[in-house]
Amino acid sequence: MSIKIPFLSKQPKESDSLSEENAPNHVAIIMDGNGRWAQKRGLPRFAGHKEGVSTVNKIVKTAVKANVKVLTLYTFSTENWKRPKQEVEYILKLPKEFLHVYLPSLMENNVRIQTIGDFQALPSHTQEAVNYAKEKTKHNDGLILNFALNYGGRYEILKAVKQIVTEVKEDDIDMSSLDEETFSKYLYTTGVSDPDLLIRTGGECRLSNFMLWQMAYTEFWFTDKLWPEFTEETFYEALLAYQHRKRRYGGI
Ligand SMILES: CCc1cc(N2CCCCCC2)n2ncc(-c3ccc(F)cc3)c2n1
Repeated sequence: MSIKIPFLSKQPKESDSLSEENAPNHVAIIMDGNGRWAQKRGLPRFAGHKEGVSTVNKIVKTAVKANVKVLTLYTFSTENWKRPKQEVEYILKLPKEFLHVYLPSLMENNVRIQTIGDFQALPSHTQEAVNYAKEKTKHNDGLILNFALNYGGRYEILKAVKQIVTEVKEDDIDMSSLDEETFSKYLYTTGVSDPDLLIRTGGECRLSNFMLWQMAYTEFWFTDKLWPEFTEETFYEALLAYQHRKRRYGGI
């Protein structure tokens, strides 16, 4: 079944319509450009992050409509702690702000909230707000909205290796049983399929230590648009581009 894209003025060709079965199951987004959006307007950087929050809500709703099953958003990396203290404190209050405004809409849309990253290292006010939302949405079986919070790809892999070495030493697992599928169980993303499509806004074309193991076969789609400028139309553009890619998983 094809999904009507509200922005295509002319009647879409077959190849221009987003088919439900070809929609990416899991979309990951690096939401970059918030500070630059604010600076372009002579505003303080935190105004860009605030504007970025409303874009999150807009794109979550679009992902639900586009039949995406998992949406992972890179909201705070382990490297973000290096930013000015005031900016970090502001950003770490955004989950509470977002949930205060948008949790009712997430419930209406049957969205389940999950997180990946070193969650315990976040301030207690951030943890409390997110834990409340996880609890509130845990029975929802629609879109899985996965926030990468205090997340680092290399840290995640190293943490998994250390856990495996400990279990091998304690004879809890046998090295011969260790394959890619077993290794994946030691990552934050255990039980969640790898991203089919990565979208990065803000013009940079790099992974920035995001889901390094999981994105071995992910299609990448980059845009110069800054995250606050990212619209439902741009999201559909990325989904259509994905649909036109031929995925080989290393084959021919
Ligand atoms: C803690 C870092 C952070 C930054 C952030 N930004 C700043 C970075 C990118 C632009 C979007 C706005 N958002 N936006 C929503 C959340 C959020 C996180 C968890 C949750 F359960 C609900 C909402 C968020 N979290």
